[in-house]
Amino acid sequence: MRSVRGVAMQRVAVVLFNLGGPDAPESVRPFLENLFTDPAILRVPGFVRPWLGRFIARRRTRAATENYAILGGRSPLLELTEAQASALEAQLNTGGGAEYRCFVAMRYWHPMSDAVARAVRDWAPDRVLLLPLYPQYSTTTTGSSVAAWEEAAARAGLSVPTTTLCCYHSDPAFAAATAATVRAAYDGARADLPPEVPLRILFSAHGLPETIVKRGDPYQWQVEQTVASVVEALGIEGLDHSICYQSRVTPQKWIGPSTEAELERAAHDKVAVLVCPIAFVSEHSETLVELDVEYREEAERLGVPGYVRVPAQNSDPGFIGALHDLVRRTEAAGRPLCSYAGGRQCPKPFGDCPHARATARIREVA
Ligand SMILES: C=CC1=C(C)c2cc3[nH]c(cc4nc(cc5[nH]c(cc1n2)c(C)c5CCC(=O)O)C(CCC(=O)O)=C4C)c(C)c3C=C
Ligand SMILES: [Fe+2]
Ligand SMILES: [Fe+2]
Repeated sequence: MRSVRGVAMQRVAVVLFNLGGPDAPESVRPFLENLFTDPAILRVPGFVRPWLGRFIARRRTRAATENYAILGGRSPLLELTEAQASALEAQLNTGGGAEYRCFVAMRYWHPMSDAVARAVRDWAPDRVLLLPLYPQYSTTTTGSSVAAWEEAAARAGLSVPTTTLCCYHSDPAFAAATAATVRAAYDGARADLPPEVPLRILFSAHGLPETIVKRGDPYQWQVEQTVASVVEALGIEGLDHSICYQSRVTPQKWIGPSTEAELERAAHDKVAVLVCPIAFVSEHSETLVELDVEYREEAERLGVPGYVRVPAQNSDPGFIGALHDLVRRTEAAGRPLCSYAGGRQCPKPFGDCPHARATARIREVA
């Protein structure tokens, strides 16, 4: 605790989680190895995982390197996340009451949890708030990051009270900020299209293997809640919209419909599409390459009469404002805010909530 003009100021470390991405072409393979050897991603017995994970990573390296080459050989995710962290930190520190510092911890590429936990320990906060940049909880994203953080914090000897904000899929401020960016893109697309061409919004979320959802992962349900909240905030009468899932990376059955299938349906129905990434809050390869290059080309090939993409939130002031409110409300409540159980708050402390239990199951198979 610090004293400012004789007033005690608590120090709060806010740790923003994201997935991370390679910072150079030679980082692509080790980044993919980190990803595919994570027990939250590759759910096979521990003794085969290192071998199988490295095998899958090796097979994917070429295609992923080609994608990152389009972005200059690296992912922009770290810079964009650091910009989000700076904007949030500035806003949190205008409110008084406590001194906030935002840290960024990536799951599969640097800066990773061990280094960040040591930096947080050295700053000597009174408490820590874990803030995933995943609005919807999945065992593969938030669950995996929280598990990695807890282990890293223990190794770093960081033992201060820690609160985890497990999800904010239908938080009203988050939905309103998302709806505002969708509305601007929708109005722009509508103005550019001939009036007789209908427009459909495709809310495109990252996919998941179906088995993960069947084992209790709340992600798909939470994606549906986000879309319902955003559509309500948009308030466009008779809005044509659907949910679809992109970025399938393994041969298993993934949840659907796929974004490709929805493009085929749009071509068949002769409607233009406004594609809105709904589970990513930053631009990265899956928006800038998959949505902007691959699916756009596919839409043209199929004869979809128009293709426009809604930008990801990045440091949009409405989005940063929503994160700021979430942090402040979580601090005031002293427990995680989440609407997993249909309410506005997690019914139980994080250690007991359904998300934490799902995370514990990942550890069982690790
Ligand atoms: C089984 C594999 C994967 C699952 C499950 C998965 C879930 C998942 N991922 C995100 C968000 C991101 N994924 C990113 C990259 C990425 N993801 C996978 C695999 C799975 N993701 C791979 C192999 C990669 C690397 C890129 C590639 O090879 O295509 C990224 C960052 C990419 C960047 O450019 O920095 C994000 C962000 C979510 C939200 C999610 C499930 C809910
Ligand atoms: Fe992914
Ligand atoms: Fe929860």
